[in-house]
Amino acid sequence: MPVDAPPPRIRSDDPASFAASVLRDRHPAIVARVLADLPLPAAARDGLAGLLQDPTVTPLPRDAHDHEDWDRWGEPYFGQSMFEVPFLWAENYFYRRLLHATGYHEPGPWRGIDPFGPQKAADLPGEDELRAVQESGDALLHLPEDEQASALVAAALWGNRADLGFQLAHGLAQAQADLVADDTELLWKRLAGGGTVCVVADNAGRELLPDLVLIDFLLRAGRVRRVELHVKPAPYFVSDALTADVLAELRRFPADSAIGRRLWAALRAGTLELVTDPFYCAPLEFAQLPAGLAARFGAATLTILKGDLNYRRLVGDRSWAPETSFADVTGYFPGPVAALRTVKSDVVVGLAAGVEERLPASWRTSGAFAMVQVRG
Ligand SMILES: O=P(O)(O)OC[C@H]1O[C@](O)(CO)[C@@H](O)[C@@H]1O
Repeated sequence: MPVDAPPPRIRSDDPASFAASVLRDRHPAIVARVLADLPLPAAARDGLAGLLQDPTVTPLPRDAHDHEDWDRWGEPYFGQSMFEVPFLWAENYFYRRLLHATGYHEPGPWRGIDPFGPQKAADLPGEDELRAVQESGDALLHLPEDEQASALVAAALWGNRADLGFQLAHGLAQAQADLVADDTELLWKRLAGGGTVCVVADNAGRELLPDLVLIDFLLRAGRVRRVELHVKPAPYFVSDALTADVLAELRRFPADSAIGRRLWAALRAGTLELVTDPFYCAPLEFAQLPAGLAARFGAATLTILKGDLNYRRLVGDRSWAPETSFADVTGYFPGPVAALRTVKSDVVVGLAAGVEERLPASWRTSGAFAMVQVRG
């Protein structure tokens, strides 16, 4: 059933809201970290300071390569405070301004330097972790199918909280207990049949590792023929994965690691393809997909969207009643879609009646709960 009267978009104008806390507290901390991590020149430091001093939404400077796009996207919001415009839009705008301040897109010595690079480098898995993952990946092949499914999905879901050793003991049981919506079985059924699966990545580092393990497993076990791994075209929301981050992670695998070698070979062979698109750093939702991405998702057996941000962009960053049907709000998506999301913001759909009442007050933003939702 189509959702014809969606609730309002979330804004940050209530000082007590999570959205306001992100703009007010988290953004200055992000800027401070960038300033501490990189010896940026004075003009860049001033640009970053200006971004925090004045929350007014203004057009991008005329030398920004994409200022015409932002003129269009920002037209309804110019002159307003970032706290008054939709939260998701304001966050996108913040990251775009931050990249302009550090000169990421502009010609010059700082072009292409990831302002979050030092943070991402610190989160790359170590050799011991990668060896453990290699062993667990091999062991997985010999487990019953339902255990393979729950271990791989739980690891991909929980990222660095997951037990990457895939030990099906305490870690996994806890991970399952904290799932507030669980379509793992349906997800696993869809991850078969030999077609193409699109994985829209979220964070690099320890969260990307289980995504790579899942991809390797699906290809190795012959459950799918091809995987597209969609990454961001530019640094975004601090930890989001770029092509460079995927390569850095693959290079981390020890030379004798079979997983690392298989993934490298799959990239060469095209059974694993890296995909990116400007859409991924635009202040838009998946309902506004460009034709190229819509065609890819339409042709895929399944698209898996990882993380909270992709979830917000999938269902719409709105104050939905939590029991609103996931299938209804994602009905526009061009093909079967799954969301694997640790809940880190206020947006929720697809909850069974009565579930929310049993959860702690802060459950939507504590990062302690997760959802696996599928529209097949
Ligand atoms: O890395 P994830 O799971 O996409 O989470 C990003 C989340 O972090 C925030 O930017 C701020 O906490 C949220 O607004 C956003 O949804």
